[in-house]
Formats: sequence, C-alpha cells, structure tokens
Amino acid sequence: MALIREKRFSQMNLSLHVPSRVPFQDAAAAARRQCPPPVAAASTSSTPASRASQFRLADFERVAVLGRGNGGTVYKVRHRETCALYALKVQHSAGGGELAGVEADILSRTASPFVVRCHAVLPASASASGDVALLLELVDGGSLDAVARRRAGAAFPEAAVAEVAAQALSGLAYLHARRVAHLDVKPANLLASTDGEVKLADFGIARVLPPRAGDHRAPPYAGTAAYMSPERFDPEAHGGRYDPFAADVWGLGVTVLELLAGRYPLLPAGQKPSWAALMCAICFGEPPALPDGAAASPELRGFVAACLRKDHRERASVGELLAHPFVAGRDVAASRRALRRLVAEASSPSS
Ligand SMILES: Nc1ncnc2c1ncn2[C@@H]1O[C@H](COP(=O)(O)OP(=O)(O)OP(=O)(O)O)[C@@H](O)[C@H]1O
Repeated sequence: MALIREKRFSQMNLSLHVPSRVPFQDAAAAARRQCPPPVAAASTSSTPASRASQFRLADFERVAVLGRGNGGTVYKVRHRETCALYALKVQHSAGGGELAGVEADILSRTASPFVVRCHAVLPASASASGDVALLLELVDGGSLDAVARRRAGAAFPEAAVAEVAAQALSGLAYLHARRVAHLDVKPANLLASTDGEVKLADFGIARVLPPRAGDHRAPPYAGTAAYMSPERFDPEAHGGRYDPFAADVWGLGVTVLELLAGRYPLLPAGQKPSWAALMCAICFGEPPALPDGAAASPELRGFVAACLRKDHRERASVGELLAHPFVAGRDVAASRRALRRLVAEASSPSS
C-alpha cells in the first residue's frame, strides 16, 4: 500500500478534517461539570488489553480537539467519574482502519516513559464500522511541531534540543530493542510535557520486524516524505531494501535540525515542498547540516552529522548516539530545565 503522510508546511494546509462521529458529550457539557483542577491520568504498568474493560467510550466527555491527522482526530477528554484527563485518538476505518490496528497492537506491548502510554483500545462507534479509539495519556504541551509553531519560528535553545534528542533516543532504544521501528519520527510525532518530558507518539506506520538482523523490504513510501532518509525516498537506488532503524535515526536528525532552525531545514525558506524539491534535497543534495555561521557547539554539529549520513550504513546507531557527547555530555538538570521552560512558555494562554 502506498501512503504518503504529507508534511504540514505552514503555507499548505494538507490536513484531512474528519468529522466527529464519537458518542460522547462536548465541551459545553464538560464545562458544566464540577471537577477539581484537571490532572492527567496516572500511568500504570498493566497492559491496555487488561484494562480495556475498565473503560467505555460513554465514560468520557470531550473537552477539546488536540489535533487532526491523516486517519482521524485526537481529542482531549475527561473521565466523568474521576475527572482525569486523557487524549483520545479516534481512527476512522475508512482512513486508517488497518493502521489503527497496527498502532493499537504496538502500543499495547509498550511501557516506557519515553513512549506515549496507551491506557485502553476502545471500539469508537456503536455500529460495526471498525472505528477504533486509543485512550492515551495526555501530554500537556502537545507536539513539538505545535510548540515550535506557538514560538513563531524562534529557534529552540541548544540545551533544550539536547534534552529532546536524549529522550527521543531513549524511546527509540526501547523500541528498537523490541524490534519496533517507528518510521515516522518528526516534530509532530514527539509530544512534550510542561514538566520537560518527551514521548514518541503516532505508531500508525510503525513495524514490528522479524527477529533476525539485516535489511528489510518495508513499504517504501509509508511515512512523511520530508523526513524520509535517502534510501527510503529512493529505494530503487538502494536495491529496494533499507535498515528501518537507521531510517528512524535520519528522522531524528532532521527533527533536531528543524528545532534549531525554527523551520523545515532541508529546503530554502519559502520554497514549495513539492515531491521533486524534496527528492533533490534528500537524495541528491549535500548531507543536511547547520549553516556555517550558525551558533552551534562542535558537539551539536557532530551529532547532526552522525544522524544525517546519507549512506545508511555509515549512520550512527541509536546506542552510539546515546553515548554521543552532545547527549551524554549535556548538563541533564539544565537541559531539562530549558525544555520545561520552553514548553511551559509556549503552552501559556498568552503565547
Ligand atoms: N497523547 C497526546 N497528548 C496530547 N496531544 C496529542 C496526543 N496524541 C496526539 N496529540 C496531538 O494530536 C496530533 C495528531 O496526533 P497523531 O500524530 O497521533 O495523529 P495522526 O492522525 O496519526 O497524525 P498524522 O497523520 O499527522 O500522522 C499530534 O500532532 C498532537 O498535536
């Protein structure tokens, strides 16, 4: 199946707006309820399958729309009885039934502080439509993409980027050790909390790989074109095979560059993100790097270069990047503080 998730550039609104068909109350009803100050639900260690029976969709009321993607809509919801807040990702079978199944399956096996927690998988419609809702932990700062937009293109400070990289790598290390490749690492799929946590989200095109090592013939055009590595973008030039784990590292490298630049970094500002322009930049251009004059430490430059080697066999692994001085040598307390401050500022009502 060919699937291209479009990068949502600010000048192009490519998001698919799917109408709500979810049988729960709306924000007005939510506002009438008497609840203590809102809190996100606590994580637990049991699996979504074992907890699914605790929840029904009717137990929740809708508070707001958090985001819309290719396959569905993500709502902020409140549990009527406990008033605990969650994110509810409703995936419509017409747009992503198969993908929803994959995401639910992967998230049900996952328990890491660096991966968004799935509390339950619920049927999302009274009819046999196949719509599925994932009840997720609410990450209060939203995606890094949204945080960056609220900062109106202001670059993230290096310390905050080091913290993002460290936590995203910890999430990828957890997944890769379990043979799960995310395959869509980008700012929109990294969620951040006002407490300075970063969590990988959106496993819609993730894959569980067979136990043996080696390259894989994965569906080449699944993912977001702008964050695809050269060997995924142009698989024929690489024998139709690629290492999915190295592809995740490339996505992280582009993400780091984007947060530092305050805009998508592989095309000149204002250039239309067409397929041809991306092909030229990703497959035929120089390896992406920070501009020569940009204020950046040698550690940061080295980290970006290690993530963005065009030959995937030369690209650093997640384990190597966790030991890289940019990540391992950071002042953990200071970089966590920098990220916490940045997300909190971007989330404040005045921003
Ligand atoms: N657990 C969560 N907490 C807070 N916000 C969330 C959460 N999950 C998703 N969101 C918001 O909703 C947006 C869309 O979520 P997600 O990427 O999972 O949906 P999608 O339909 O797979 O999107 P896409 O088509 O872009 O991949 C995110 O970018 C984020 O802003």
